[in-house]
Amino acid sequence: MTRPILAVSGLSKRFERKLDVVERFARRLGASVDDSVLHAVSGVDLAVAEGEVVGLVGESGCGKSTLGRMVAGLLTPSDGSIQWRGTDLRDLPPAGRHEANLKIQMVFQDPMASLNPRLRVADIIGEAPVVHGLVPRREAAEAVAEMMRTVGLDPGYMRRYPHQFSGGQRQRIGIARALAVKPDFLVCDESVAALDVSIQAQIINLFMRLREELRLTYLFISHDLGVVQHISDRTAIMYLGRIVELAPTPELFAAPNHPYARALLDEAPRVTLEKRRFAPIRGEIPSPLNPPAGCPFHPRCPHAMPRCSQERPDLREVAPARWSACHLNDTL
Ligand SMILES: Nc1ncnc2c1ncn2[C@@H]1O[C@H](COP(=O)(O)OP(=O)(O)OP(=O)(O)O)[C@@H](O)[C@H]1O
Repeated sequence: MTRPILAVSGLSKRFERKLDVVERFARRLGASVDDSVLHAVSGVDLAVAEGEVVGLVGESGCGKSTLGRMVAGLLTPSDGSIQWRGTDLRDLPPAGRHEANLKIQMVFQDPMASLNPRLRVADIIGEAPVVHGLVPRREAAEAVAEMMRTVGLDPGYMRRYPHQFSGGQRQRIGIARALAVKPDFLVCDESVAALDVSIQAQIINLFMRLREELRLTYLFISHDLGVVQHISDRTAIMYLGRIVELAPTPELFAAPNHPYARALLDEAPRVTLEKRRFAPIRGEIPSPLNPPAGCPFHPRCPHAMPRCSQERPDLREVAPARWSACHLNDTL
């Protein structure tokens, strides 16, 4: 890969969990209460090339959104670094960090929840570029009109409010808002999940057109394996806060290496092709408050060996461009 546009290294996020009254009392009496630190993301390494689409999949709660929010500058990492175009964000002065953060924008799942219902579309799209000095206020209306055209909305509707649009149009407004500050990188967090299948296809096509026209790079978070398979150059599979497999999408879907990836993809054909969401895999996902020692997947893994419960496998290159975190690769 040429120098990546974005590279995260050892990225981790821990949330302090406040114990409730009963738990505090129980702990005072000597009862064991789950640790109060939640390990949402642990030691993630990921480099994304300019113009690439990396899909990020995994069961609910595995840390996808938390990783995406750290990348987009909405959450501060507990550990690890984020490099933007080769520079560690921590080494930049505040103005430089701010500029880099503007280059990475997020598109959320639920446009109704993420758009302020009291603002007109012109203000929703036009506010940030004016506030950040990218567009003079007197040119804001023309900039908004151009953004609306870019995402397939009629600029004649810029005085309307979000509730006056359909779900798909609202998502286009959300995309226009993200694009208004001229980003290079979009983190899409379940950005088509709330839409009907036919509208999903339109929005996915829009993302792909924008990728070409604006030379955008994407981290595309989704539950939907079909969507990820369709649009991603590479796919990363996350489990309990860690990336367990990362590979070119066609190769990963044809022959997953990690037992968790295999379990996810084996289940996929059983659900409807329209919504290829995950069916449950044998066993419970362990709590991120108390992640298992060794490989995080070993309690559910059909191939677990004694070593798997003791030693955490690193994510390593098991074939050209194919990365997997599984001790089984040492036994082949
Ligand atoms: N602000 C927060 N405070 C405490 N815990 C949090 C916070 N945000 C997320 N978590 C916890 O971190 C873990 C990872 O959550 P995250 O939302 O990143 O997962 P996800 O894979 O995106 O799940 P989903 O697909 O359901 O959105 C979960 O256990 C979640 O409850």
